[in-house]
Amino acid sequence: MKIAYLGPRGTFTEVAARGMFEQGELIPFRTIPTCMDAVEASEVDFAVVPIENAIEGSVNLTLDYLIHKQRLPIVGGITVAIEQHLLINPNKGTKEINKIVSHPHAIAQCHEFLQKQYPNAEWEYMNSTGAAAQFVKEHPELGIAAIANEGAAKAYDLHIAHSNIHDFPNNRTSFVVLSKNAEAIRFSGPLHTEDKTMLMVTLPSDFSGALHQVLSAFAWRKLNLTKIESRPTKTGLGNYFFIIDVEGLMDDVLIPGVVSELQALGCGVDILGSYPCYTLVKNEAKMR
Ligand SMILES: O=C(O)C(=O)C[C@]1(C(=O)O)C=C[C@@H](O)C=C1
Repeated sequence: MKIAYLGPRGTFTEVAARGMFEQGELIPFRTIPTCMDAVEASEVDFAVVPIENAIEGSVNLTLDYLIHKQRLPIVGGITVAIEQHLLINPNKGTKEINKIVSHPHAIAQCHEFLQKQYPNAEWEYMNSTGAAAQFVKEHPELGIAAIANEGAAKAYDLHIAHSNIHDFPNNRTSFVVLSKNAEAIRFSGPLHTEDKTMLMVTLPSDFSGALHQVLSAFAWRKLNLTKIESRPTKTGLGNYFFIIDVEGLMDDVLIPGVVSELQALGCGVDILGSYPCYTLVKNEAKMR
């Protein structure tokens, strides 16, 4: 079994992939789209990619590529605690730092810290936190620091100059597992927290109160929505569809009922996945 993940070594996506797949060969890819393309090309059986962060919101690249380019079923989800650290080459001091490199989400999660501690440092975005740590390792001559995790510090022999620099506690990111085969997979390692179905709903045009009716279809069935978000259809200004996460699986009688009702209203409905969700967050079970 082969599993693609957003690499290189030391990314949070690697942590998520290892948490789910105790066996199998994990293969790092440079970008989120190339992870998905590898599944489509049958180079790998699964891909693990980030989808949502508690501080920054959706990972739009994942959602958009999934919707517009590579419609692979989501077969599992995992939430991971995100602790960001500032990593430097051991031969450097913090006073020499004039540039911070990392994934855009990681930099955004640490804005306040960067503003206070390194107000004059330049930022450079990289494909992942792991790629940023690797870049710092490969350039000991530069005054640069990477925002990345403890695993990256170990993988690239970097020194943790500041730990836990994310601006809000309970920082966490959800990742999804994609496969060509839509059958949900059950994992035995991480803690199972919930089952979820992700729908993409396109409203009929010129239908006043359409969104209200869509939400009613869930509400009268007492189905709990855990997220609703609009994304551009990319067909013109003001054209959006809705991504809706609902608790429960498609094999429950209620969700197929909603789908039929929405279709009867003239909505387009696509099921992006119906799958179990897990957590690698410490004490998550107690917090729920
Ligand atoms: O760069 C990584 O380490 C990733 O796995 C990507 C990613 C993201 O896309 O949000 C995942 C978790 C963190 O929120 C920061 C970056």
